[in-house]
Amino acid sequence: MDFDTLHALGKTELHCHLDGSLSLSCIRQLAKMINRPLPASDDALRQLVQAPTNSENLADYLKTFDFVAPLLQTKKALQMAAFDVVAQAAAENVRYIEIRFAPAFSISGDLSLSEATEAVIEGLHQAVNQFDIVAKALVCGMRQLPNVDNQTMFRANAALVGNGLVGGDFAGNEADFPTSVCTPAIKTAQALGVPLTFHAGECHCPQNIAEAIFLGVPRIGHATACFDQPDLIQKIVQTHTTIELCLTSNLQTKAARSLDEFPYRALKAAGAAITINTDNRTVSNTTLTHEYELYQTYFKTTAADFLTFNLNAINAAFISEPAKQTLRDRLHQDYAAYL
Ligand SMILES: O=c1[nH]cnc2c1ncn2[C@H]1C[C@H](O)[C@@H](CO)O1
Ligand SMILES: [Zn+2]
Repeated sequence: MDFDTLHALGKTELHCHLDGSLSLSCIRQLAKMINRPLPASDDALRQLVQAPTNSENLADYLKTFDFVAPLLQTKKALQMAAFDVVAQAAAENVRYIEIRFAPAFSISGDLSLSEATEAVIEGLHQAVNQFDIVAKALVCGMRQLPNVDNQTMFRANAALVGNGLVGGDFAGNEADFPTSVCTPAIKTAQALGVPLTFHAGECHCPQNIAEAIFLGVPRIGHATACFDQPDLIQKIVQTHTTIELCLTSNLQTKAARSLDEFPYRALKAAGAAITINTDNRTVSNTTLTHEYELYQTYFKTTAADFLTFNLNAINAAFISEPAKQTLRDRLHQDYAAYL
C-alpha cells in the first residue's frame, strides 16, 4: 500500500507519550506562555526536541524529555498539549488512542498530581468533541522515582479511572531501576484497580518482561529483549499478554541494535498479540503512518496483518466492551477494500 493509503486507513495506538509527541507549533505556543525563548527556525527547534540519531541507549534518549517538562506545568498547558497530540493522531486517521504522561513531572507549579491528570483529560475531551477519534489517558509512574512517590501518584489518580483516565504505566530509566525495584508500586496500582501496562525489555533485559508478566501485567510496552528468548515468547503467548511495539524508538535507544534484534518476526510467528505504536512522535520524529510504512518495507506486513494488530490493540484497550465493538466494526469497514 502506498503512503496515502496507509495514512487513510483507520488506526489505533496504545503507546504514545504526551511529552514526547508535542508538535513544534504547540511547543512554541507553550514556550510563549512562560516567556521562554526558542530558536526562530523549526530546524533548530527540532534539534532540541528530537532524540539525537546517535543516542547511545535509553538513558541518553530520555535526556531529550527534559526540554519540554518546564512547558507542562499549568492546567492550560496540559490541556493544550493533550489537544495537540490527539489532533495529530486524528489527522492521520487514528480512531482510538491512549496518551500517557507522568503527573509527577507536571507539579513544579501549582498543580496537584490529580489536577495535572484532570487537565490532560480536559484537553482530550476538547479534541474528541472536535475530531473523529476516541482518546483516553494513562498515568505513568517513573521507575527512577522512589516507590512511595509512585504509590502517592496512583492513589491520587485512582478515583479518575473510568473517567477519561483508563490506566497506568511505568516508564523511565529501566537499566538502573528494573521491574523488581518497582514491584511495590506496581502492586499498589493493581490493588487500587488501575489497569496497567508496563515498559519492559528496552535495555537487553528479558527478566524485566518476565517479572512484569509474572506480576499479572496484561500489556508490555516494547518487550524488545524477548527477540531471542523462545521460552519468554511462549509465556507471552500463553498469558495473552499484548505487546506494544515501537520500532523507530527501539532503533534510536539501541534496545534493538539492528532489525534482527527487533522482536516483530519472532512474536508474529508465535502468534503473540502485537500492536504498532509511535512511542514518541516528536522525540522519535515519527507518525503512526510512518511506522506502518516501515513495517511494510522491512517485514512485508500486509493489510490483513495491520487489521489484526489494530484488533489486538482494541482487545487490549482499557475501555468497555461496547466501546470496543464500535471500534472493531469501524476497522473491519476500513480494511475491507484491502483484504
Ligand atoms: O521508550 C521509553 N522508555 C522509557 N521511558 C520513556 C520512553 N519514552 C518516554 N519515556 C518517559 C519520558 C517521559 O517523560 C515519561 C512520561 O511520558 O516517559
Ligand atoms: Zn514509551
